[in-house]
Amino acid sequence: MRLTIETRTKLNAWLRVLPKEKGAALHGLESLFLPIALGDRLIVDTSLSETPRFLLSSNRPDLIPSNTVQEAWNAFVDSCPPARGRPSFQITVHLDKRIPEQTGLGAGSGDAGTMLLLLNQLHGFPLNRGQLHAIACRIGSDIPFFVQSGPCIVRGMGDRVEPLPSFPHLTCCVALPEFRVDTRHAYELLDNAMADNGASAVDPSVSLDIVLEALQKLEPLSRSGSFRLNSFEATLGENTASFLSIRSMLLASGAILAGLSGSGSAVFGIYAERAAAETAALDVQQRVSAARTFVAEIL
Ligand SMILES: C[C@](O)(CO)[C@H](O)COP(=O)(O)OP(=O)(O)OC[C@H]1O[C@@H](n2ccc(N)nc2=O)[C@H](O)[C@@H]1O
Ligand SMILES: Nc1ncnc2c1ncn2[C@@H]1O[C@H](COP(=O)(O)OP(=O)(O)OP(=O)(O)O)[C@@H](O)[C@H]1O
Repeated sequence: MRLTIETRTKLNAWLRVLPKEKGAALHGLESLFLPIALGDRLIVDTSLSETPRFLLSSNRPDLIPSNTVQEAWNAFVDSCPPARGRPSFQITVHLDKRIPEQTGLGAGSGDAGTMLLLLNQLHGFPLNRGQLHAIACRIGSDIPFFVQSGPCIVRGMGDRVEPLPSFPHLTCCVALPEFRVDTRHAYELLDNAMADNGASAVDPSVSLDIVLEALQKLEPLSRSGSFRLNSFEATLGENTASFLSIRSMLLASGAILAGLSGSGSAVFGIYAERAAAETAALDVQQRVSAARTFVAEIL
């Protein structure tokens, strides 16, 4: 049996990074995560087999070592070893990468979340929601969100995921500037900024409640762009000008919100109408030839 599945990515429509607690490996965060219909593709062939087998290939063989899709399989068989009465499969997965990494869209995390959900479905749902959540937390901090559906507020180290009621229908324009961002380095820059200027120096300048209300009422937050939705926007350094210029184009096209996703480099605009998102994508593409743009529905 062959299945072709589109994975999802996410936007951090609002993101506050907290100072790292003493001895902690990761930073705590508070964020509004929105799933978007933009991602990679998993082409999955399954056949019944005496013993479980998993084989991964990709159009990006450089990403095969430590791949999140392989980690999803490893974690699944670890938590759910073969059992009498449950079918076992040989599963061959081709990961067709379409979304570049180091863009803050969490494509690698989305691939893993989709793989986990599919493995559970193929095996007759042996894991309940709580068990899937626990496995997702072990693989990576954005992955618990990807085993949920719809918008969520995510707290802690990605492990506290609170689903929200859906917003009215929304479409986004995602622009990928020429630069890419190494997530570890971006967190280090935030540490330095917090140490120099205080923990709140990099906080978003608007509250999460205001962002939620703007999306609910479809009312643009501001046309001027004098706001910060994401802590990482404060430490973009030499890439700040490129970010601000793309964001101002997205706002000028009528975005309800526009900002940086994750640690960057993706810049998003969120629109009530798909036509406005498409106009924004064209505008960015014409004016910033090095940028790539995508238009996608928010799920
Ligand atoms: C920026 C976000 O996309 C917001 O959703 C995520 O926090 C990124 O999380 P992620 O994809 O799990 O990040 P990874 O690429 O696995 O992490 C790279 C490095 O970033 C740092 N890191 C990551 C997540 C976190 N909550 N605190 C951190 O300090 C750690 O040094 C980690 O080794
Ligand atoms: N399936 C995968 N797809 C992409 N990258 C993967 C995958 N598995 C592991 N990786 C590793 O994870 C890193 C982060 O990839 P991802 O696509 O999630 O980027 P990102 O959106 O910038 O993530 P983040 O949200 O961490 O900033 C890559 O640099 C790569 O080394």
